[in-house]
Amino acid sequence: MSANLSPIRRALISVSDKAGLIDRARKLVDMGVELVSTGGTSKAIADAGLPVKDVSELTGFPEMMDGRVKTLHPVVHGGLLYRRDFDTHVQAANEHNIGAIDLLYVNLYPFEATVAAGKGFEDCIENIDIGGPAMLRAAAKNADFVAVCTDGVDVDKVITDMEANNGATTLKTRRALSAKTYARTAAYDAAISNWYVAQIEAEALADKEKIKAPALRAFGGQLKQELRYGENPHQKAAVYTSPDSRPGVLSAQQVQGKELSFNNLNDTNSAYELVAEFDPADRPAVAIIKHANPCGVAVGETSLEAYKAALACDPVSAFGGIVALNCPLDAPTAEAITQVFTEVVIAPGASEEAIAVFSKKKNLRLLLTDALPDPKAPSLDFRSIAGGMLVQERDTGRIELEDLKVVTERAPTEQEMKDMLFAWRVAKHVKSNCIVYAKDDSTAGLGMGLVSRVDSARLATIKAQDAAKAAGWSEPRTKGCAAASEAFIPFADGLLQAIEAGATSFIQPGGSVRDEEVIAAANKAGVAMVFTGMRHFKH
Ligand SMILES: NC(=O)c1ncn([C@@H]2O[C@H](COP(=O)(O)O)[C@@H](O)[C@H]2O)c1NC=O
Repeated sequence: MSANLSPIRRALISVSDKAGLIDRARKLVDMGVELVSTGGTSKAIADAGLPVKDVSELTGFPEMMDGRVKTLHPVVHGGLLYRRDFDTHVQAANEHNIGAIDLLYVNLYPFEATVAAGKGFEDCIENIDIGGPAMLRAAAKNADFVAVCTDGVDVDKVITDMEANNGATTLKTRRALSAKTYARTAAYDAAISNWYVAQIEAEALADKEKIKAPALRAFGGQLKQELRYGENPHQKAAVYTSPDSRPGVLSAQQVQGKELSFNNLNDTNSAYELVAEFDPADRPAVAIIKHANPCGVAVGETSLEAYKAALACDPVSAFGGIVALNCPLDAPTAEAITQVFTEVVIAPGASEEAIAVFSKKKNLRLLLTDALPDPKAPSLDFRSIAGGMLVQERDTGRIELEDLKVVTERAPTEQEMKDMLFAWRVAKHVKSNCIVYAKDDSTAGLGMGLVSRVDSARLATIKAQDAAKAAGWSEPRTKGCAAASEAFIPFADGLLQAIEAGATSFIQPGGSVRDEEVIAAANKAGVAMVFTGMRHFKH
């Protein structure tokens, strides 16, 4: 037998999630492996009629303190950690009656799922596994001799290896399993640490104390899928899920269509976050996204009406876009979407008829979720920069009608107020600098991602003119529209451009040193302006 092969004679199995346990345990027993297990696992294996030794027989201690202490014993950790090729280690093992454990299979207490289920503090604490990670880390350190498994897929790999190697595993397999194990325990601890930070921050907030950034931040993720490539074909990429239970593109069920690409995932995420700003209990909303920016957003009496209005804003850019709905997809909307080349559609559900309509377009990806993401739910936003990572709270800021402060001589009409708030909701999701023109529950022109705000206003104007031409309208929909700027306008020029396009109301955060100048320009043109007092930069 090669030096790289290590036979498996004894396995310790301790699993919270017992799915698939018995089949795997049986295969190991059939290959002559002796099983040792903790309470619940041992009972499940014994109940299936398989031979198993309880770990307390090894340790000489019962499981105690509500399971907080089961496997934390030198006979377990020694069995996992001793080097079989060091005389002193072998001697110590013999002296203290420590038998080798060659295979460890542990899946941990479901801490992440407990948090996701919204359980209370004590429940979450009790679901922090101590003995499991301790054993996993010990076994992973001794990869020269021990195979370590954190899930059933790992056990299957080990069994395949054993079948090919006369009951032994290869060093290559064991090292790969060790690398995976340390990522698992790191991700587990990251989830615990981040949950703890969130608890502390909530308490600080309640006590009106300053929230301090934690001195150390841990991040963990579970590979969901290797992607064909990244933003460009020469970039390798993969997508990982994090314990954050926010519904969206990663929790969605893909009903049909090709594999999602890196850009699809990113753009679909943007689309769904945007459309979720609109309460489905109010009316259906549809957003069409290209390159993570909207090219049309609308609310309608039906989702078909909303889709048509969103499409009318920029039908050229909608080609190859992502469509997001805040309500289940119905057949008439599905029919309309199939008339335009669309990459992805995401919605909180779909009717059978709508699914049947899409089935004729095999490449169109349809993603369905159980719920919309909550725009107000707190979570974190990460961005990598050279040498580190920027971490911020997700932008949960939300302005309601009563938050708006009228700063001009003319107060907005009720319709202008509605249009401004609609434009503001969209502007939050448009790359800065942005200007959004909106009228009658739909965008009329969008200017995004430009280095000058006045240029964004110009672009939005041109887009509105192009849309009018494409639709054969006598004038662009910017006549009498509301304009939104996601950050304050530093000079009157951006406002004047919007007024030239036909805007009669303007919404912006305010707070520029030249606010007075800008307000005076609005007054001169008879434009109504409101301040939100909140900015939505998106870089
Ligand atoms: N305390 C310990 O010594 C300990 N040793 C193993 N566990 C965990 O106990 C669970 C299995 O328990 P049971 O076999 O009783 O269903 C596994 O998720 C394992 O990771 C422990 N539990 C918590 O730390």
